[in-house]
Amino acid sequence: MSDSANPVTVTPILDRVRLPADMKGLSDAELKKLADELRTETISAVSETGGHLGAGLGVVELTVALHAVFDAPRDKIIWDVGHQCYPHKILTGRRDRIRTLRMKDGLSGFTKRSESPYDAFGAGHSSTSISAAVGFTMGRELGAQTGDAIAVIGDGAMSGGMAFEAMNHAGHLGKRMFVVLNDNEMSIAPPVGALSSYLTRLYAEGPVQDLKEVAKGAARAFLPEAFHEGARRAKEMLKGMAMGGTLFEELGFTYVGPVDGHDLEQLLPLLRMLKTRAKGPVLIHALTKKGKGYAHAESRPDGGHATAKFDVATGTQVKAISNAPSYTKVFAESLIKEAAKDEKIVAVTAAMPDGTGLNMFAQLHPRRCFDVGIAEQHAVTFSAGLAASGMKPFCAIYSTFLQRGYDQIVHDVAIQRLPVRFAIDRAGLVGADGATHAGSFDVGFMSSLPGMVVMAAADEAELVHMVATAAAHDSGPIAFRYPRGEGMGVDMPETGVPLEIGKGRMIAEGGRVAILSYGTRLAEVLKAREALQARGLAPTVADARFAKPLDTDLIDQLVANHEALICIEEGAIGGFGSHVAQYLSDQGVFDRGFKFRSMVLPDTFIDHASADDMYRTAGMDAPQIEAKVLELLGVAVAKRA
Ligand SMILES: Cc1ncc(C[n+]2csc(CCOP(=O)(O)OP(=O)(O)O)c2C)c(N)n1
Ligand SMILES: CC(=O)[C@@H](O)[C@H](O)COP(=O)(O)O
Ligand SMILES: [Mg+2]
Repeated sequence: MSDSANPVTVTPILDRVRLPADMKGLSDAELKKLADELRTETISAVSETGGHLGAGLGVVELTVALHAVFDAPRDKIIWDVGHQCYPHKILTGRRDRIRTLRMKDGLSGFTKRSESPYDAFGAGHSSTSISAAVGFTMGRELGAQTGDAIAVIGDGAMSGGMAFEAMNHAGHLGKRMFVVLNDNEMSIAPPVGALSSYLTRLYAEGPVQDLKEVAKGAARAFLPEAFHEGARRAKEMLKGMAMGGTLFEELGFTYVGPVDGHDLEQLLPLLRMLKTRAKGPVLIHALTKKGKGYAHAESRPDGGHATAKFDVATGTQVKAISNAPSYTKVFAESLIKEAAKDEKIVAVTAAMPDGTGLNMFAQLHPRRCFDVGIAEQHAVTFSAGLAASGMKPFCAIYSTFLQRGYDQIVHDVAIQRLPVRFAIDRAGLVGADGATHAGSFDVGFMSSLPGMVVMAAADEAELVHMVATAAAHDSGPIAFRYPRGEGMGVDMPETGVPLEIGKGRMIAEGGRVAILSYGTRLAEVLKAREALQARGLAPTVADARFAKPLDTDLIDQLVANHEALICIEEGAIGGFGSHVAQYLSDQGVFDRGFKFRSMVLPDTFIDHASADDMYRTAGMDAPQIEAKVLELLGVAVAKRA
């Protein structure tokens, strides 16, 4: 018995749970307490690391329920996008490292197979979880020693076409698997609308069949007027289901819900029952709230989707101050100026209005801005259709997410030579989001396409001119890339002036070596030049501006006047430097022993860290650029510490 002199200390349940197996003996009441402790720990951890907060808070109860009822890692719990996986990581042996989230050598901010056997499938890009779950399911059917596959997918991710491809296939196969639709009425963009929850209480106690019958015969459920087309389509489909609907059932799923995704008294019996009784594919529609349980997240329009480090008590974020505008802001403001001059300019985003800056454009031109949902393939071909109709579409998609729409770029844009303008944000290494979000390949995959004009801004002033160049370019597709984060603080032009297509620019004359930079590595190149200048070895520096068409006059000039040429770009092999090498080899330049180096990202996926750290790892910071020049000059280079 406790007394005031000897208060009984109650050990938090979370301290007794290192792995899901430790949850099996807990009572439902203890599981509820565990969920509360897990939420507190998630908030505390993210306050120290920054990262994705709202999504994880929205699935605390779901995470506890899934790990209490199913048997990971034999059962495969697959988190779509993976940004909501922090509670999952805490419960699967990584609580001790959760405060290294998204830091160099720390935990990934997404699920990652190499990090834990409990991370059944890697993520970062949206809408992949159901496909992976079907894969695991059929592996099991063919003898793999795995149990159930449970895909946890958000309502935003459900607007991705892959999700429907996967459900179509799953229903056809008819094998037992689970999809938990985590419906918090949010993508990243705030939606408009309200969701009835009266169905939730009605269904909670009934067995699945009754749930289904009630779903069939029950009255209607409001579903949110989603902010974007894709989610609206997914919501319409759900509405059909709640009305005793057809689409999920036509796809071969048993639809269960909506259930309260925060109520363990509903979730636990429901999941236990489904685990016991489900025969084929089952979709559980769970209603949750993004940012649940933390007022400073819940109250934000985006539900606290992403955050810097913050003070838990006040929710105040600790943000780095920069006097230079972000590239995203410069793009958006430049596009707004161009759109004011030309009403044919329209803008397209795939569920990233804030991330691309098109939220600013939409405020001024709501009818000329389209958010298609997490549907990059559709975004590209939709843009192609707009271009074919005579509009001037700016399709603004992060480099990494544009990978999702590559066949559409080739087949629907390039072959038809339609004047779609691709604004490729987050080009190059992006830092804490790591390898899944790196914009490493767009130079390669865009510049290999006939007729595609491919540009990279060296700084924010150049970006202004490239937006103007793209606006003026109507004879075919054109792309321009720029990195995540703030600009260099250079003087900004009043207005953008279209660049001459295929023309680069000299930056500084120098000695025996020339460096032809493409994109924002130019800043590091100039730092290296400064260090070399002190030794009387300053190289010539030029900014290529275009990877396609190449400025062959500039390249010829650099080759003629130097004994060596270095190309550098924030991208993988196969991009700008490869095109220059191809040109030089075709011209026979190498036949006479001319020295050439192309500095590109190494042939590996670089783990998350700060972008600067990642470029250091990639061998592309100023000291390593300096070393490359010295190597070509035959000057002994002191090994880096
Ligand atoms: C292919 C792709 N496009 C865009 C994104 C950017 N993105 C990350 S999370 C997110 C919204 C996801 O919404 P939802 O699935 O509902 O999850 P929630 O954050 O609401 O839990 C988006 C658009 C992505 N990760 N992958
Ligand atoms: C989870 C996800 O894919 C997005 O939230 C992404 O992390 C956004 O990246 P930025 O922070 O560069 O906008
Ligand atoms: Mg959502």
